[in-house]
Amino acid sequence: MSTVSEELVWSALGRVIEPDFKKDLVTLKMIENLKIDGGNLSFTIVLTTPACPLKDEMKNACLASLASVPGITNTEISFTARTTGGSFTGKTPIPGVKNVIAVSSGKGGVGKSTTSVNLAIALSQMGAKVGIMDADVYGPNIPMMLGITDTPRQVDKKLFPPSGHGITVMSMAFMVPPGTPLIWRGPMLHGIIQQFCQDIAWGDLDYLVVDMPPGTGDAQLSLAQLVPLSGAIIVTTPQEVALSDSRRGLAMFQKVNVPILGIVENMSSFVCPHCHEETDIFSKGGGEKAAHELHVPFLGRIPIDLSIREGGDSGHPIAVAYPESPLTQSYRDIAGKLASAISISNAGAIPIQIGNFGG
Ligand SMILES: Nc1ncnc2c1ncn2[C@@H]1O[C@H](COP(=O)(O)OP(=O)(O)OP(=O)(O)O)[C@@H](O)[C@H]1O
Repeated sequence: MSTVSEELVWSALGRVIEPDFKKDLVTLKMIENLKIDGGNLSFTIVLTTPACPLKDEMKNACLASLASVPGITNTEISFTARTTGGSFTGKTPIPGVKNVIAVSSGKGGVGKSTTSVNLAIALSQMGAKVGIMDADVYGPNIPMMLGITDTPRQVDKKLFPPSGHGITVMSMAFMVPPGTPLIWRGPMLHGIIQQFCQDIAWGDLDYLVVDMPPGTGDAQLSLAQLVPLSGAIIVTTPQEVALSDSRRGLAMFQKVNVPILGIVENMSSFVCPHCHEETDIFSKGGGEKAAHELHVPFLGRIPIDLSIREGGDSGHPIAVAYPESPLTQSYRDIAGKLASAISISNAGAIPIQIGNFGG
């Protein structure tokens, strides 16, 4: 016979507030499989993303609230996730793909591909199923960064993309022989991106990261219109020009009604491996300043580090090569914030703010 009151357990859990959605776990229907056996209590918390960074916080809040219920001697809390999907208003969704995230930058060489790859790996390390669509027509280097030497296999009319380090990848690089200059005319690019969206057997993915071509011109705009995006992040370096680049990036996504999930500042500072002195080569704080001025979330900063560059060149990104390093932890922190921003955006609970500014 139960000695613990189920009613009191539910009411204790009903006082635990989910930090992102600002509602309690019971109202949000996040508690399942609640079992009471004598003094033993067990239940599952259903998350909106396997990459939720708030697991420990929620678990501790539940335990603290349940402390008021008499008779509980042991509490077992497990987690599961049912990733919510984007709404893709007015666009055909990509079969099997729940969320499509554009990674974009106002200009080239700021580390957009490096960020895409390491965030994809971080999301996958946190339990999500992830793919990358390498839509960077000017420099499609995601297969190289992930050490992928295979090419897609065709079965009937579908192309099955290869994967590297657990990430499924379809790339512009597979469409032309290596070394061929990529000259894409509008209709050709349009056709290939449509194929990337509809004829590729992506499988079931929680997140498909799209590495966009750098810049905010017509090609980028039509890509942003063509791919059914649930949100976009902007990668920038921290110097003053970053602000105007980010502003253009935001204006572009605003035009096509894609929510901005946040800004990542890459190449923030350099810590000398010999004397450990920190130098702000490209200044510091530009990304955060841009996020603040444009009223979008600041997702985090990644310093300049030799192991990040080496990881990209060798096909073993830092998140794979050094999973326990503080740099990988920084990518995981950003990935967690990104996953939360997507869940919030999907729920429409707190609309992601897009500032009102010119292009
Ligand atoms: N935080 C970092 N620390 C050290 N090197 C970095 C960092 N981020 C990127 N790099 C290096 O900078 C170079 C450019 O990075 P990457 O190719 O990711 O930029 P991109 O913005 O995608 O460029 P493109 O405009 O060609 O698409 C690469 O050699 C990469 O290894």
